[in-house]
Amino acid sequence: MESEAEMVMNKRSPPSSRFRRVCVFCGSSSGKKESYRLAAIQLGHELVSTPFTNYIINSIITGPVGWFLRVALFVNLCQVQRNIDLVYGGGSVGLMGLVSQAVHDGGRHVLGVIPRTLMPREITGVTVGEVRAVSGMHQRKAEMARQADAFIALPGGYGTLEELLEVITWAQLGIHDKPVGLLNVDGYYNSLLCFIDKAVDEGFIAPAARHIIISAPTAHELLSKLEEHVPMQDGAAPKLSWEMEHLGHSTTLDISR
Ligand SMILES: C/C(=C\CNc1ncnc2c1ncn2[C@@H]1O[C@H](COP(=O)(O)O)[C@@H](O)[C@H]1O)CO
Repeated sequence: MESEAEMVMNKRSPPSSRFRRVCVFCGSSSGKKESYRLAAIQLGHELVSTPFTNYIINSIITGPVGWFLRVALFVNLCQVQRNIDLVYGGGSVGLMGLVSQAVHDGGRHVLGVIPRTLMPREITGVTVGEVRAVSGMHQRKAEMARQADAFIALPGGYGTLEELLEVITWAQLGIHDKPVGLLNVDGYYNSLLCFIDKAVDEGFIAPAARHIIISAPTAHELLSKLEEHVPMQDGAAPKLSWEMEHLGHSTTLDISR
């Protein structure tokens, strides 16, 4: 993690958000809809720039700007930047490439955490920013989680679902209390959310644990919700250190910061 002094040397301002670094899980493919690609880019912009800059971008994309653009530009001058850094799975494939490029272009630090076996460029593409090589998939997830103050999942496939469900499970167990956001672009995750509601109804997920997932349809709304989120204080989940015996060697998973 960069110190305040290193940030100044690298000409990066300290964050004005409560989050210094956010972990993004997303597809190694781009999906079929343009809206998924746009959402990845908008999330990148939202992490680095002011909410009002993104209102402007949204206005240009979705319709007339007029007086609103001028007011927004004025208010923009009075706003502070979010200045959030990114940690993600590394590489330039699919939505992973779009979100990392947007954050990198916006001048924030990008940390890609890649298992050595995935490092050949033909597998992951070229990673922008800093690359951290780790020995396997479990170490990658633990390192991404340790480096982040919050998690966001964009649309994706098995890998994204696995990463998302793991940090939700870790939150349920009290391994961390970092907010978990779901960017539900075009209702992509509606059926997953319905399934989770069913699991609550059927008694497999506690109603309180349902609230671990914070979802919103746009990056702007999601970041605002995550910023306001207050972690559960019910004392039900103790702080745990996790022994992962199945890694081949015993590794303590401590993702608290
Ligand atoms: C096998 C494919 C691409 C491999 N390239 C990847 N490079 C880096 N990280 C990856 C890759 N594939 C999966 N990941 C991790 O899982 C998440 C995305 O998986 P999904 O199944 O595409 O949702 C991502 O967050 C990475 O951490 C061709 O698919």
